[in-house]
Amino acid sequence: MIDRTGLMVILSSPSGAGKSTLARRLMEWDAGLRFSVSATTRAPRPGEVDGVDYHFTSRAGFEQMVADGQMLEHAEVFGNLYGSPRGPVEQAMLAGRDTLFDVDWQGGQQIRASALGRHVVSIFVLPPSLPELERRLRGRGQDSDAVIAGRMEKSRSEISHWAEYDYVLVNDDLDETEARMRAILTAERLRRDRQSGLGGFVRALMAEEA
Ligand SMILES: Nc1nc2c(ncn2[C@@H]2O[C@H](COP(=O)(O)OP(=O)(O)O)[C@@H](O)[C@H]2O)c(=O)[nH]1
Ligand SMILES: Nc1ncnc2c1ncn2[C@@H]1O[C@H](COP(=O)(O)OP(=O)(O)O)[C@@H](O)[C@H]1O
Repeated sequence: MIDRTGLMVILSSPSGAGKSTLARRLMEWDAGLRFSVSATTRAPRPGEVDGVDYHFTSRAGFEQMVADGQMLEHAEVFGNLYGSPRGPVEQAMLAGRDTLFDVDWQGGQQIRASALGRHVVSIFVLPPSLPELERRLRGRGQDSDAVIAGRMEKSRSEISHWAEYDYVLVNDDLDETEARMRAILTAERLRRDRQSGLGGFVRALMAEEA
């Protein structure tokens, strides 16, 4: 009845603040939400599955995809290339399916710029403190000391972009942050329907016999 277009949900944070965990939980809550599986030149971490967590790609393969116009956005982060493949996003948008992007601030800016009137909502996740951010990176147990030091060093520059986002959440208690994200998604879907999908429904309603 409602002719909706897909919502684009941008999720960013400094590395280790909890984006991937929150994204996973949101997708378990709502199977209708589609995760944009990025391509990356970074090596897989133990347990990461190609095609599910990322499309793991060579640098040459990645650059070819960019040259062919297959990337909606792309950026270099921590010395590796990351990008969001365009095709699946466009299909999801046409089908009225919402897409969640786990991207850095550069990706966030490019997605907003390419949105062409589509409904975009952006969420930035902050850690409760920098020592806690480091504890989480270490607790994840998947990166070397050097990689963790590099991510901590970059955290301030990622955080400096917080004001570009519609919502900013301090991820102290995970359940509470997830609940807030669900609330944001629910409210933004209603705003999207208000803007793009309700016209036909209201016309039909007005044309009904009382
Ligand atoms: N611009 C952009 N950034 C991405 C993309 N995929 C992941 N990232 C970002 O790259 C950074 C590093 O991601 P990752 O290597 O998975 O490390 P993690 O954030 O510590 O789990 C994070 O800030 C991600 O949000 C993408 O497709 N485009
Ligand atoms: N609110 C939280 N409280 C405590 N630990 C958390 C919280 N959110 C995430 N974590 C943990 O912190 C680590 C980093 O989270 P992750 O989702 O991998 O971050 P990101 O994707 O932003 O790099 C993981 O071990 C995760 O279980």
